[in-house]
Amino acid sequence: MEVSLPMRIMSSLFLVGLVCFIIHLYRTILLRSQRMKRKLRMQGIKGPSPSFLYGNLSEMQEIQSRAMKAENHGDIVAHDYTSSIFPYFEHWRKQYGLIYTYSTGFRQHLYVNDPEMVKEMNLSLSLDFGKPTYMTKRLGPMLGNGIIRSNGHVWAQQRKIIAPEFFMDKAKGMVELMVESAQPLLRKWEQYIEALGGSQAEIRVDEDLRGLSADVIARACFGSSYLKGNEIFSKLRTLQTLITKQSILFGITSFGFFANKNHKMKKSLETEIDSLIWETVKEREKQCLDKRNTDKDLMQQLLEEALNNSNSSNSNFSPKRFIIDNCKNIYFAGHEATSTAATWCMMLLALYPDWQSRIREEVTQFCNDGLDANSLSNLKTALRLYPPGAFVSREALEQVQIGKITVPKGVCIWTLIPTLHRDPNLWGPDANEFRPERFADGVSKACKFAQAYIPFGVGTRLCVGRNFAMVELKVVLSLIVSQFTFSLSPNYQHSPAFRMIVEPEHGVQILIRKV
Ligand code: HEM
Repeated sequence: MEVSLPMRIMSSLFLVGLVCFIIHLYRTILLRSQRMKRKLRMQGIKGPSPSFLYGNLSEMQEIQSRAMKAENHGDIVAHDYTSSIFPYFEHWRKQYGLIYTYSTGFRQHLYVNDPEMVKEMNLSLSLDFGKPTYMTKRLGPMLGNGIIRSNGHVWAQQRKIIAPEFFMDKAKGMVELMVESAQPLLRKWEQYIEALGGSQAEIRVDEDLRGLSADVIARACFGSSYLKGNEIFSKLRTLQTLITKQSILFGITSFGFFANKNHKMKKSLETEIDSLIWETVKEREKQCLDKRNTDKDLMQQLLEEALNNSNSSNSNFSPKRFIIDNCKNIYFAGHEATSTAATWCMMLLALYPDWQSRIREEVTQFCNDGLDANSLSNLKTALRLYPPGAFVSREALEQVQIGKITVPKGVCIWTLIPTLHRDPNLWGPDANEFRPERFADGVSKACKFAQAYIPFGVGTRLCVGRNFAMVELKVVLSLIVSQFTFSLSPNYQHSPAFRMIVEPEHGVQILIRKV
């Protein structure tokens, strides 16, 4: 059959277009990734050999599935969980040392667990050293372009508004509110025990602690109670589960029917959460108009800042998005990590009951200033062995200098917090053990390198809520320990799992009694 001239021209144009597209892809993606790799290798940084299209992805998956098969189910509580959750990082660390490079597809990564380099990262003030965009892109439905995800000047502006709300004096001013929020949980546990004849009850603590942290953050920052914020929190949690079903770290995009369904569910949850937050904001706005209300909380600060900026010349600024996104960020960051830290701490205290007695004695002795009870140094230990945030992640948004390494633009940097926290070269041969007394004279005496203790991250992106979280943890744990004694339930299954933070997959069950 004769092909017409216009058809022939069309197909030739199509072919030329396709070839140009492939050349463009080759030049921008493949060559760029090879350039990054070369620049790192020229500085003596080694790493596993990547395959052409997938980099080291298939090796990562292979190491992961080998580790899952080899998991030791007999060992009830093995504190070192990095080798089961992130086995590929451990595997390569043994082979290539504390700094190495690897790739996922055309993306180049730099693993950095050298304390000297972590110190350098801590010192870097550059706005070009931001959060990895490919990873935060997936968190978009959950966090919008708020403080956790954003980079550059947008991030700096948000940080300036939010950080002062969590300074130590503000956090200490929240103690009364935290004590009030804890009362329903304490009563609930007491009622459980009474209902079972008054001696002992089995309780799953993680859900209750999550509810408590949510109440604290909702009341402290947004002037609303947990009941009101309950829907927002539970929808955020569902969204978090959906997002972490896909591997954030591997950076693979899934396709097909399930991916599409997943995408639709995420979109509809995002819309629901946004409108729920906007309703809360509108209510708050009415209260703001009341001039007698002088005690401003975070939401009021955000509202004022949004109003100020809406009059500015920046046409890209949307006051509504600014408020909603940052509320979502604080709702999420403010309660998930704190309640998970409290849960791990309860697990460790249940395992080491003598530390419960020590805290109880000190809280009674210094009841006027229970917040400073020394025995609560086990909190530091819990955050050392079970830091809810598993890693510090950064991307070189432009070429940056970190210590002696020049990091090319586009490279993502990963520092594994739990690995640094359990390095025997820094903490001694008992690095994996629960020994809170090592913190008796501070972090600098507990570890050869104080910068190696980083449960709240490093540098300019250090957690804004760290003071708030520490005060809350001390208040809540002091209250629980002064009223109850507890041990681990035989139903407890040790199961650290990564879902944006490292949490117990099957919860923490304890056997609890009144003191
Ligand atoms: C024990 C509890 C907590 C832990 C372990 C924790 C840990 C972390 C970590 C590891 C980071 C990343 C830092 C980095 O990339 O260098 C972070 C960031 C952040 N955290 Fe927390 N956090 C906790 C509680 C809180 C609370 C209570 C709030 C708010 C009320 C909060 C708000 C934030 C925010 C907004 C960021 C992003 C900061 C930025 O990028 O500028 N966190 N947190």
